[in-house]
Amino acid sequence: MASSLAVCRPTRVSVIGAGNVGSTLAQRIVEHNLADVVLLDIVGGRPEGIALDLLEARGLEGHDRRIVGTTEYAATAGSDVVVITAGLPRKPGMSRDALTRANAQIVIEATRQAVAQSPEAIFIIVTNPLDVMTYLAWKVSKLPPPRVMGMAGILDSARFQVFIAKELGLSPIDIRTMVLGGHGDLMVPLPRYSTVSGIPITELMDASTIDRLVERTRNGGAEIVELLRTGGAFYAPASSAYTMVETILLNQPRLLPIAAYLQGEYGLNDLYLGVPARLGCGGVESILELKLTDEERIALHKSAESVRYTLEYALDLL
Ligand SMILES: NC(=O)c1ccc[n+]([C@@H]2O[C@H](COP(=O)([O-])OP(=O)(O)OC[C@H]3O[C@@H](n4cnc5c(N)ncnc54)[C@H](O)[C@@H]3O)[C@@H](O)[C@H]2O)c1
Ligand SMILES: O=C(O)C[C@H](O)C(=O)O
Repeated sequence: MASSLAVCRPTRVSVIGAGNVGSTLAQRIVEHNLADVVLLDIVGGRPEGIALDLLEARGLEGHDRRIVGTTEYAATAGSDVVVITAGLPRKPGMSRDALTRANAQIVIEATRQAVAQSPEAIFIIVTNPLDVMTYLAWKVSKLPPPRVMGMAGILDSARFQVFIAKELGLSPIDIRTMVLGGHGDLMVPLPRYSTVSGIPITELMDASTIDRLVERTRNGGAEIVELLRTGGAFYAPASSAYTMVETILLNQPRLLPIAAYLQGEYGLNDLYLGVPARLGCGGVESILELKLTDEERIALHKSAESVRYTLEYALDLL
């Protein structure tokens, strides 16, 4: 059949780090037919093998997306979105902050190399400690703040959503939750802004039940690290990062909790922290300042202080 061939530039997402989160995210992106993926890792053979495996499922899954596995940043050139998942996961008993020294070097190097190849890309950071790594990536990339953000609030909110659903014996579909603050033990789940079909959960559960679910949410990552013994959660984190990539590429846009750069919002400055933001094709298009009670504001500032403490340590390493 004769055809005149048009040259189309497919949408491209580069995923740096072909570990559990990175490879699951790559799978989500291609199997939703969202974009072509370049999967990069420092360990040769791993990204190539995963890419080939995913390609071999292409006919069965019925998608048309290409996936390339590589150790070379040149292959990531011209990406629309870059997601950084490279770095160590924590072990049982460890805090995320204990990963700072090792992961700072990895994230800084990955960001430098990726931004050189894709200066127009939007960057999503996944590596822990999340808020600190996102700040480092922003600093090193020299990109405007709206184009660098971190993934955590969507995951923490998704956990809170499912714990509420289980408690009430309902599907999570009608449940909407909001978790602010740093991605650590001091994160701030907001029951007042968490609803079932528009009804705040504070009207559906007593205070001690809510406190128990809030505590489980704060401990959600550690609960899985303890169960797995090696590595951490990756299915829900990959789904959360996928949600951000999809929102950006489809320019939906959506109001989602993400780690965004604060410049006075919530009384905080020069810090990446989890807040509700409008996410679209321009990246972080605006930050929503929720009305908080004194107690919620104090909790958010405590969480911010803890992020700033680790950030100062990380900046000293630069
Ligand atoms: N933000 C969140 O909510 C969230 C959720 C889950 C995991 N995480 C974090 O994401 C990171 C990855 O988690 P995982 O479970 O995928 O870990 P993993 O060990 O399965 O994968 C990490 C991958 O990074 C690669 N890597 C290491 N150094 C690299 C470098 N310099 N360049 C390129 N690749 C490199 C490793 O070879 C490995 O394949 C961890 O820091 C983890 O704590 C964050
Ligand atoms: O808990 C971890 O170390 C991984 C991740 O941050 C999570 O919340 O699952």
